[in-house]
Amino acid sequence: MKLLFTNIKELLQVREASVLKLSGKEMNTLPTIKNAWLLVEDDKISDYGKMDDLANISADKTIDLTGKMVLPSWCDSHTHIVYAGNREQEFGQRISGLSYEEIANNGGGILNSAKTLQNTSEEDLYNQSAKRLEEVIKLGTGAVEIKSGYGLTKEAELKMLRVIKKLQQNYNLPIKATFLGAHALPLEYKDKKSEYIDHVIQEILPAVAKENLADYIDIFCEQGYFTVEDTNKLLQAAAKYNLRPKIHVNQFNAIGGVQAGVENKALSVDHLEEMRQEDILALKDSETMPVALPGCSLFLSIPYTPARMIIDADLPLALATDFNPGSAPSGNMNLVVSLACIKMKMTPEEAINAATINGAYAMDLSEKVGSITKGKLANLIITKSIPSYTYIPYAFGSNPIEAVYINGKLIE
Ligand SMILES: N=CN[C@@H](CCC(=O)O)C(=O)O
Ligand SMILES: [Zn+2]
Repeated sequence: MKLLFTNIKELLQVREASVLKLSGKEMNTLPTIKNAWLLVEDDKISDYGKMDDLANISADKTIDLTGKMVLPSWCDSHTHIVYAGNREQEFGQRISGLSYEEIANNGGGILNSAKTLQNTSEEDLYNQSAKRLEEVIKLGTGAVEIKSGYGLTKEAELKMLRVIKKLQQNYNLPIKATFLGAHALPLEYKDKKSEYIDHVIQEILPAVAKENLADYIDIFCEQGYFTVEDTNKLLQAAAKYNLRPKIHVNQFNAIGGVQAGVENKALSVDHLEEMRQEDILALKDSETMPVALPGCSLFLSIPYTPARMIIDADLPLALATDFNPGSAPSGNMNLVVSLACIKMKMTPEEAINAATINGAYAMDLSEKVGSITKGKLANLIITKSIPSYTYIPYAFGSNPIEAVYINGKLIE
């Protein structure tokens, strides 16, 4: 099947030679072709160019995109899409003045979601999660990472990871799975944290590996959750199963999680709302992608990740949604790109690069998605008629998307 898009107002993120990631000043360049065509063959991008140079191509279908733009789908490298129920009650409590920490200490937070999930059947959990996945695909997400971490028992963690596996089987976008058994300390382990870490390492991790349910390992390295020592212990154990770290660090406090991530060869360190100079130094010359989650900052009214400090230090930066019931109940990458510009002072070029190719890197998918490159998956966003690509972050809250293609197929 050959699908030809013609008269594209601007084809964005065109990279003849694919890059793995972009850092520092490189992030401020977004290569584009104005008045372009794009050829998709089956599930892949096969060619593109300027309309003036369009030779006679015999396509099965030609679609005129006058006034509209095309870009690679968003790559959302940090989500918790698989969860049960919601936490609107806590939302109300926060509006009336309680903090995230106070709510968690009163039995809310992650433990609240874990209780709900433990009492939800695998089928029901799948149906709730599939609905959210379909929603974000329509919002332009074409590759996504999903974490466990609302199970916190062997049975419930495996249930979550099996649901992710079923999503991988039933939806044909790239989905990466992350095991986050060390997300919070279950009540049964109160005052017995090291026993819980040992349980995760000795009981749950081998079962996850045996069923081949995860690509990555995660831990919430934060005051009141898990220490740097716990983090090192878990990441070293997971390395024996070839699970590379993608970890939650520096959300509320900088306690050395970035350094632990880099030392354990993390693919990404995520959140980073609190950054010190030594965290920046630790990331220099590493293979670890810093990931910002501005939807969480918006929702919890906490600081935004200091993007300028990170990019101006010549580091890369990726953007993701953190879609979860407690701190970021939205999987809308368009909003994330807007927030990055409005609140983190990223340029539209930096934000689009961070939400495409750098997001792909944070899932080990740079060779498959994240740019308009021959041979990559035809996971594409077709915009509505818009005046410029800056309009995407500028018109925050508006949906800039007219159509979405996954593997060269229109999502209806
Ligand atoms: N910070 C840790 N985990 C999630 C929030 C979990 C929750 O509140 O349910 C996050 O990334 O923000
Ligand atoms: Zn998260």
